[in-house]
Amino acid sequence: MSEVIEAETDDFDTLVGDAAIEALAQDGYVVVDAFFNNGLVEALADELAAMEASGALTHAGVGREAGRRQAAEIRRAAIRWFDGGTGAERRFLDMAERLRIAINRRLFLGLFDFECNFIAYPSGGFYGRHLDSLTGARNRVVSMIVYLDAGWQADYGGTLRLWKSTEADAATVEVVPQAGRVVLMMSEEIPHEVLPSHRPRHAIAGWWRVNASSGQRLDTSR
Ligand SMILES: O=C(O)CCC(=O)C(=O)O
Ligand SMILES: [Fe+2]
Repeated sequence: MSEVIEAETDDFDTLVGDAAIEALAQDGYVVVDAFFNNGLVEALADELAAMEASGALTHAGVGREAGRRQAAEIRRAAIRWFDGGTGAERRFLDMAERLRIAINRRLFLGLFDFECNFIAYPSGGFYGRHLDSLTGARNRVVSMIVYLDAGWQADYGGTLRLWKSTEADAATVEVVPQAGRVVLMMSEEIPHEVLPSHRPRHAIAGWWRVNASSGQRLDTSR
């Protein structure tokens, strides 16, 4: 993987933030290291570890509402939605809000809100190829994944593989899920999968959405 952008600050008004958003617009995805400072990444990792220990995670389903199922053949992971109940979560949500404004300012996407969850994959966990934007609603527009495992090695598995487009012959990119690494991608354009992980693997995945509510249909979160 060659095109990792290095950042040293969590200030999105820097050139790094601009370069990342530019690359997102150009390529449909971008990988950025150290977008968030280490202290925040560690605090979020500790919170997720505590949730796992106390049984606060639930089995992840796939899809939403009527179509929702716990498809063990597609995804093996447990999640918890953010509720903004801790300082670290609020700080992360605050950063996501600043990023939303920065993306809208440059790309005019009309991103409206943000939802995100902690994800814990067990050893043997995976997530098959998918697009994040859910069928039937143009709601998720930009996806963000943040990795939480310090010292992750490529041979632990759990690689994120993404396809550069939805074309059948699209090239792939493989991302090692190292702590602090951030992937931004266009939710409707970049199929991706998590290859089987040989160790417990931890991440946050979030989505900026447009408000797809219209007429009688209320667009509720998840
Ligand atoms: O854990 C990852 O690397 C990807 C997670 C993902 O694709 C998702 O939650 O939609
Ligand atoms: Fe995804």
